[in-house]
Amino acid sequence: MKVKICGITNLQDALDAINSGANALGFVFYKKSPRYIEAKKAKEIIDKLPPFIQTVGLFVNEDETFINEICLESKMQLAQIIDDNEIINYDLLKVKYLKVLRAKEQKDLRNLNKEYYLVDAFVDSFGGVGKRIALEWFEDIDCSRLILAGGLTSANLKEIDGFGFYGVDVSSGVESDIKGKKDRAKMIAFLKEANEIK
Ligand SMILES: O=C(O)c1ccccc1NCC(=O)[C@H](O)[C@H](O)COP(=O)(O)O
Repeated sequence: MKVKICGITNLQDALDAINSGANALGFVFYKKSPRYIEAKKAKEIIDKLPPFIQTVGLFVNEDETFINEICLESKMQLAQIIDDNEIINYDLLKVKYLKVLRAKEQKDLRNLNKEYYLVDAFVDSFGGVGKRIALEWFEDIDCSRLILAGGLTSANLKEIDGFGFYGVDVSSGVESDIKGKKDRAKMIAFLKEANEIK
């Protein structure tokens, strides 16, 4: 199962995440987030990363021009997109993308099609607050193209075993007491659990 650690704000956390076994690193380009990072700083981190790690920029209700500019400037490989108002013309994006479905209730999962999606719990602040989605909602769903997010920790990750999720995304569950600063031991514990899951 693939693991993305979201909310990277500094090089040390990025390297610790990679050394723990993470496949992807998330950078939050949403100014109101405590994990917000400027494109220039994200680029400085990305320039120092080893190969074979995917970099993911998170965008909240931005347009194609903004997403293209920030991804180009920061060298982001994938745009993770919250587009509540459905304003984006995806044909105009110059970067590969992953749509976020913020699920409020089980019926929201009916909107999934054959694309890959990151499915996160609906919260007013858009993400990174540790709110979980009820796992029963996924019982009759093909999860092989879904990346599950929301409230995952090394202590509860076992619960998703058997669902067949493509991957998971975690932010606050591997953070220190300071928002935006990751905890190395929590990342190691999370990846150890993730490696056991099917
Ligand atoms: O992390 C943030 O601060 C954030 C802010 C605004 C929109 C999304 C945000 N995070 C998105 C993510 O992909 C998180 O990893 C996801 O919501 C899971 O977070 P957590 O429940 O803390 O593991």
